[in-house]
Amino acid sequence: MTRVLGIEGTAWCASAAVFDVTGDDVRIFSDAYQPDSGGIHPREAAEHMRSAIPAVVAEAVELVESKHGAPGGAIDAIAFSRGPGLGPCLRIAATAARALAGSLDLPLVGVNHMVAHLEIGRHRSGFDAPVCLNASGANAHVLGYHDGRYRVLGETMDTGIGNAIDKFTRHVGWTHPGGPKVERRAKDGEYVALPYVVKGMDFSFSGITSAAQDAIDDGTPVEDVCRGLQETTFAMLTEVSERALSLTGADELVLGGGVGQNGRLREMLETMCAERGASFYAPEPRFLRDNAGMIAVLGAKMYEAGDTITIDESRVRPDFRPDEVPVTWRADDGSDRAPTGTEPAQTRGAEAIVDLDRDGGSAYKRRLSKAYRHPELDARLRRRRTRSEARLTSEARRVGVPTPVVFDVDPREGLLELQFVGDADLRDAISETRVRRVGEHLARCHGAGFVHGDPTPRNVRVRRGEAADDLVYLIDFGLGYHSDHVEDYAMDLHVFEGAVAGTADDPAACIGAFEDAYRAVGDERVLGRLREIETRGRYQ
Ligand SMILES: C[C@@H](O)[C@H](NC(=O)OP(=O)(O)OC[C@H]1O[C@@H](n2cnc3c(N)ncnc32)[C@H](O)[C@@H]1O)C(=O)O
Ligand SMILES: Nc1ncnc2c1ncn2[C@@H]1O[C@H](COP(=O)(O)OP(=O)(O)OP(=O)(O)O)[C@@H](O)[C@H]1O
Ligand SMILES: [Fe+2]
Repeated sequence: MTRVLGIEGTAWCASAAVFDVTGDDVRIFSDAYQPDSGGIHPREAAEHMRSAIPAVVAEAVELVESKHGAPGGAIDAIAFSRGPGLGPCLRIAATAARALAGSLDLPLVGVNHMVAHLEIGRHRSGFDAPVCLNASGANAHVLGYHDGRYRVLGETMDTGIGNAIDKFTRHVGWTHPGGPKVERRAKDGEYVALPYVVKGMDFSFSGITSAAQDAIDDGTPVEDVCRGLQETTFAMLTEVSERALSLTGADELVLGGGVGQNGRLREMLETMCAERGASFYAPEPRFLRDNAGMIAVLGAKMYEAGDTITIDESRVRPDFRPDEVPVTWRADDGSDRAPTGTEPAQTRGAEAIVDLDRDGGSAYKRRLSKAYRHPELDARLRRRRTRSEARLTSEARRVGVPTPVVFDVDPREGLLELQFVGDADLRDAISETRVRRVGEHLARCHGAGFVHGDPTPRNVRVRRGEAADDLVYLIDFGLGYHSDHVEDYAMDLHVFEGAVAGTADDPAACIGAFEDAYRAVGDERVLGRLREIETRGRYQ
């Protein structure tokens, strides 16, 4: 019978909670910092933490005392958020956790705040191996579990989703937080188009925020811009979640983070999951926004797994990434998707249904209309992507990259008839030699001035044969485009490596081989830029 007291203080929310494993009972005490104007000021947030943390912790301790007697005997461990977050805030919460653990002589558990956002959904839903979308203020990423870690399958290349919305509302002159206000006003608005930026499973918000601000300055009604902002950014998050489900073969999705309180985002995710026969779960709002309940719940799982730390090891981690956490509390349940045996006659990706006529030598790809996104955005994306796919599939073949021949294309209907190629997806037949070919192929595309846009191991087909006949095809150029920017080329490599890291059994060797092959054919500067990209997407 475990009972854990959790403390949260990464930025704006000072919170303490008590979690009783028996009865699955979570009691949360929170005190939010509300800036008078502008966004979150780190110094003010820390001042708020200093006064609010002792008070919420005292409330949690009193609750335990009133129900169970002396807290030292009634609590098993003290869990706290180690990061990511604002350094000064994190240190105040950690100091309180250490002091309490010391005075009650209890073990300490250091929790990753982003993993807590995810685990609370897994815990409350009872799902086994979900993909998780974290949509919070400072972050936005999709995570999947593989080989003892939560892998970042895709993430924002600049700001978190909440920060992107809050930045827009500051421009309009609204007080923090902006998210709920945008949600309210969007209900009366007409959709306006804003830039839609998805690269593989990564995405970016900064261009959208600027375009939304420009639209306001140009006199577009604010409720219309709010609607466009929600329709665009949430469709992106829903799309990358669907890509992650498709890539990992998972059929469960959970939502985490403060922006998850938004009804439109939840509706889109629910619709997307229903369309592909997956299950969706969003915890109730008190577990979505920052709260110590999720820290206490994950803290209890970690404590029961023996995953505690000493005071000396308990320093805070402002840049703590979810994939740095060894997952000690999950049995390795073989929930990773097993490779499929024979290939079916019809397969479903994230965007399309593909009818495979092996004997006739054709693959019929139908880009589906997605009920979750606004019809105008939907039509635009399907048309544009079908057209790009036809054009770039052929262009790639002209520069020596094996791709299917395009037999027919109908952008309006989102239809393509392609040559049937390969006998397996790279995902199910990954090897260093084949990954090397992918590196060379991408270098050739980049040399010819275009990117693939979504080079995951599901978008590479393999024809297995003797070493010399082994052929590696690139397919699905729908997110590709012409560009002469090193940044865009490097993003292709980043997308491929992220997907390999999240799904392959020996990712390091594959990634090494991939980069060597790319270097041999392509431009060294692209690899330099890749290193730089890898340090982005961090909490700031
Ligand atoms: C590291 C940690 O400090 C950080 N916390 C954080 O971002 O707080 P969170 O509670 O998860 O999310 C707050 C964000 O959630 C947005 N938000 C709240 N209600 C919303 C709504 N109804 N629609 C859209 N956004 C909403 C707010 O505008 C704000 O940007 C994080 O989890 O990234
Ligand atoms: N020309 C082809 N030859 C053989 N198989 C194909 C071909 N095109 C598609 N497939 C199969 O269909 C699957 C889905 O195709 P594709 O990736 O084009 O669809 P999608 O919906 O865009 O997928 P995602 O967006 O998830 O990558 C591929 O992973 C592959 O197994
Ligand atoms: Fe959070």
